[in-house]
Amino acid sequence: MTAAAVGLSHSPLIGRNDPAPDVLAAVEDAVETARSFVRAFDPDLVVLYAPDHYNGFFYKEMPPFCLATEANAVGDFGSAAGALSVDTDAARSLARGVLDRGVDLTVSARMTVDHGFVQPLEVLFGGIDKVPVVPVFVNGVATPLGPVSRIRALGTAIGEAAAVLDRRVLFLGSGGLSHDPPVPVLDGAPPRVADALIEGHPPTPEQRARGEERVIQAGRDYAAGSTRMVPINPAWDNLVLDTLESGRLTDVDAWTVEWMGAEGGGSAHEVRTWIAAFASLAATGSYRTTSRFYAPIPEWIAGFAVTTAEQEPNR
Ligand SMILES: O=C(O)CCC(=O)/C=C/C=C(\O)C(=O)O
Ligand SMILES: [Fe+2]
Repeated sequence: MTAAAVGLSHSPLIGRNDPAPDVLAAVEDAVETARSFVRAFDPDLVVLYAPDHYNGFFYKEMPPFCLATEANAVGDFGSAAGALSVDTDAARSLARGVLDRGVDLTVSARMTVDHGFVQPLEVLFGGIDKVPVVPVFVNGVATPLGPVSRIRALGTAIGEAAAVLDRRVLFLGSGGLSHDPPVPVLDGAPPRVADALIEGHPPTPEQRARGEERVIQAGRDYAAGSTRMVPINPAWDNLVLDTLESGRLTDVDAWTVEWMGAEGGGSAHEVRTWIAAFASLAATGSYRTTSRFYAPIPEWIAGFAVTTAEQEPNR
């Protein structure tokens, strides 16, 4: 089995509230580097770790993580809607392998996913049906959140289970780094919002458009400096990237939910997807980072990063 990893931030504001052309060009360069890396690696299976933003998972049942044997995208923020090309046999095999290794995995036979899953597939592969994928939801938004050590355990178990497949597997993490976008919070929510977060009523097109406009306006306000959102934290973001690059993944076991939220904002927990992806790669042997890009981009409300990593040649 051959393995590689990519971490890629996502933002619903890409293309809607873009930064200055030089920043945009630097991001495009970094993304092109990641695309070339993926093309050269030529994966025949992508294990995609991504969060949800109350489009697929709700408080009626909110697992810490969940693997899909089938998945459909809702098409939020202009992202593609429809079926992802899930490799159901590989998904079932990984699910069995994870459960055999003592990690209590939830499995969905029809997962609903949003831009968190779709953006990286569109950016790196040009669509949601271009490559066999195993989608793995990692809760990075809905508190309470469990210990980060369990996300590392999940990533490790999936990596070990994938290692017995005769495949070229790309572990892909979607989200982060520090950012505090306006995602609804259950605690203190008015009854109508709380009910939507618990039950998951699909929004009408008008409701969805209003929610998306609220996020776009928040991006404009954030870039203009008029907001109470937690600032992007380049020092913390680089600590996260340094930790992943160094391979000292056990360090993350000491990262508390409170510390991550205080340093990186309410959606900083999306870095759990990166931790899972790198733990999976680490489970197949030692690795090295081949590219790393970082920029704080207030227009996208994102500490925005792209990283690629491959197995060491002499493992
Ligand atoms: O209706 C809403 O409020 C939707 C909010 C939402 O989906 C925001 C998403 C933000 C990100 O995905 C991000 O910055 O990571
Ligand atoms: Fe997100």
